[in-house]
Amino acid sequence: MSWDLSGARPPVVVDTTLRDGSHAHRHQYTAEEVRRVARALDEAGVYALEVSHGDGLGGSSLQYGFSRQDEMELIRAARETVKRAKVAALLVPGIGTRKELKEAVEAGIQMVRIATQCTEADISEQHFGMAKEMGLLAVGFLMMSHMRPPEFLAEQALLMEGYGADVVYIVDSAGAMLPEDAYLRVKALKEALTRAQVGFHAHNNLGLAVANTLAALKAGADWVDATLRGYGAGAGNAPLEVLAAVLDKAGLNPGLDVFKLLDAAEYVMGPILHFQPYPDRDSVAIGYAGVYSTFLLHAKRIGKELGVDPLAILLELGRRQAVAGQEDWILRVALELKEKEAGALAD
Ligand SMILES: C[C@H](O)CC(=O)C(=O)O
Ligand SMILES: [Mn+2]
Repeated sequence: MSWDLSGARPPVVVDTTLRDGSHAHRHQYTAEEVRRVARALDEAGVYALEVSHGDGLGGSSLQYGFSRQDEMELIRAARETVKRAKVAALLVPGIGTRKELKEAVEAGIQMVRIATQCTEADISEQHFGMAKEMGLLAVGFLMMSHMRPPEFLAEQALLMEGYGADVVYIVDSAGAMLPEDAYLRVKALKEALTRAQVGFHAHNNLGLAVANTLAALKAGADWVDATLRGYGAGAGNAPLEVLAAVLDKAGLNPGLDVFKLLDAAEYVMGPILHFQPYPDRDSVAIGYAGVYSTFLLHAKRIGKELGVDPLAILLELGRRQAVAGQEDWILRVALELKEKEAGALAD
């Protein structure tokens, strides 16, 4: 793969600071924070911003973490604030249901992103049907896409296209891809899909989120995701303000105001952040072992409570090929590692 971007086009940019960033924020966003971020993103020219619990509509729970404020109030706050940008929500079948989707439409969403494991697109048929019935722009998210080869993902994307998806994303949930991996996966979807466009969602666990996004664009990606300050699960996502500057330099700026985004990252997002995600020891382990980025804070917390190294927990989850929705494994693995260590000490 060469880095020649001459075939790439300016992408549609979706900001997910208020959804993927909700993982980093431990789902504690307030409507006031949503208004501040939404205003800044809208003024800087993003096409859409995604607002919901990090695990999507209906995610507020013991398993995934309780939201501080009802996500419908957050969606409403975003919709009331924006003048141009569309408001989106994420829905994971099995977590979110028709009820939450209907409420989210009433609260103001115009687009829904339906996320399944990259092996399970077939569970999304009804959800795409509902989304189209409700007049939404419908986007498919193939999570943990590093786990399967390009041709397999293309088959899954074709299913989503058949169900009505307007766009299908390759989602590097584990931030485990190298640029070549992102390139080949996006290219396979571009070649296979006849109607739907193709998107790419990066995580920065190996420090490659912007590079992988560029590789996706080179392969023809039409849509890309980013967040202010990269605020998101694991080491975060592609930082929007950095991506905007890079796209601008590459002649691929879809109309983002780079300096407004730099100000938004510094002065709006800076004071809101609980911490600045970066590829720290545990996040790199996530990318290296191919683990779902959202497990990071759960593993850190459980590791601290039980006195088990989070890195060991994450590596073991990678060995077991755990995927989204298996958050209960984190505790189980930590307890097993603790037991094993106690056994080894007793011997
Ligand atoms: C529900 C997930 O957090 C979706 C996502 O952003 C990813 O898999 O990455
Ligand atoms: Mn993500």
